[in-house]
Amino acid sequence: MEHTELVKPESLEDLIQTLHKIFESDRVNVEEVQSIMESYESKPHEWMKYAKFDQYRYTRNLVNEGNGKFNLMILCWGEGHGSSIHDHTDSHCFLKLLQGQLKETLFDWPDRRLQGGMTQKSQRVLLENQCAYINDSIGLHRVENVSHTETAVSLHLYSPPFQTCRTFDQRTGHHNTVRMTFWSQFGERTPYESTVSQENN
Ligand SMILES: N[C@@H](CS(=O)O)C(=O)O
Ligand SMILES: [Fe+2]
Repeated sequence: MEHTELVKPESLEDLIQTLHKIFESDRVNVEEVQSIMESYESKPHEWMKYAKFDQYRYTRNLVNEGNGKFNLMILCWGEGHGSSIHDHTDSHCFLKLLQGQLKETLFDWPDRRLQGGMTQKSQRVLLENQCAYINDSIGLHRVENVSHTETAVSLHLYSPPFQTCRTFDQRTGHHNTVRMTFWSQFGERTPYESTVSQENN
């Protein structure tokens, strides 16, 4: 497998360039992407223009479309904001903390035959600059900013890009397919009509 030389990105721009190079190859090396994302040291002035918050839910802000190979986005979590339990539509999901902390709770896929609630598998707190990874074979997760006083900002890479995911009811294990939308794209607020059905948060 081809390997891009691993050098610490000096800026978010630099990280984006390196990611473009890595994803030119048809096979994704998960460890390589994870470690390059982790080695970027978050500097707020580099990502500030993408960090747009909503009072009620976490927001998804598109940063880069990765030549069609990946979507890179910044998620902004107000105090107490969290996601539903959800899958990642057969994509790779990398999640790096740019600011604050997030709690990630992992779940197994519900067993259709058992018609019961979903029990959590594990839980961890992600700290600033850490990069986590999940895909559908690892399981499902819920992500929350449990702080009542601090916001959180995270950088997500999804490959291949996807527009819908499945959300799960913890009590019954039943799922719904929901569209995922962007609160802003390339630093500009998305026009109102295209954001009405944001339902994962
Ligand atoms: N996968 C979620 C965010 S997460 O942190 O679980 C999303 O893209 O909206
Ligand atoms: Fe997720």
